[in-house]
Amino acid sequence: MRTGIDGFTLLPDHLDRAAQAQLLSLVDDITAVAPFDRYVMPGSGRPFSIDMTNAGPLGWVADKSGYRYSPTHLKTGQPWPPIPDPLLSLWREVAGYRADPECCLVNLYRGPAAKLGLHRDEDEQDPDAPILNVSLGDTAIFRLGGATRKDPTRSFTVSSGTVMLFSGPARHAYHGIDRILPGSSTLVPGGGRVNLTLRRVTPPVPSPQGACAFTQFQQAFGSTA
Ligand SMILES: O=C(O)CCC(=O)C(=O)O
Ligand SMILES: [Fe+2]
Repeated sequence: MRTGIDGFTLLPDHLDRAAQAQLLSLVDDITAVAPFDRYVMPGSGRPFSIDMTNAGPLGWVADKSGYRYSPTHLKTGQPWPPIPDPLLSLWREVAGYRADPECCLVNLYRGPAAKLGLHRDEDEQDPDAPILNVSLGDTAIFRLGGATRKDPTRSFTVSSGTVMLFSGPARHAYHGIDRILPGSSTLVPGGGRVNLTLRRVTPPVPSPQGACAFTQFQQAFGSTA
């Protein structure tokens, strides 16, 4: 699909119904350990209109003091559960990046007021890693813009099983969810949309090849610097 921004890949129906149901049941496993939370926005303290939780070594959190990554759930204080294997496999298949994601943010959109305002994902220290986005359940109206808030945006629907990859310039583009279309899918019991967003947070350590080259350099030149 043409969106006016490079690095964006839209894969509608990438996951069949069985794969969608499997991911949803893995989300249940995640929320059994790390229950959904309703974060508030830094500064204003206004609550988001969606519920969030995480899997992985680092989870994205928000409270009055700011947006950040945390190794533990804000309410339980416990580490997040690991990112399920099928999601790591999907990342390895689609993302084409040299390191695995460290965060799987789980967003639950339920009801007519659920939305996510136009924003950029900018709390990650690794600006090069792509972002992988999975849609489950009700169809959403996704809005994608450009590098600045003033750039033109366009909206399109993302239905259950859609996978999106944001790399290159699209990785840093403004985006958001205008609304969901309640009742458009039967996947999520009680209705709603579950979004999984896979992100690398920290820059990966040098590849074994790079480390090896450095070791060879040290051996050749006797440097310990
Ligand atoms: O729900 C979506 O598809 C987008 C989620 C998102 O942009 C985010 O969590 O940063
Ligand atoms: Fe985002």
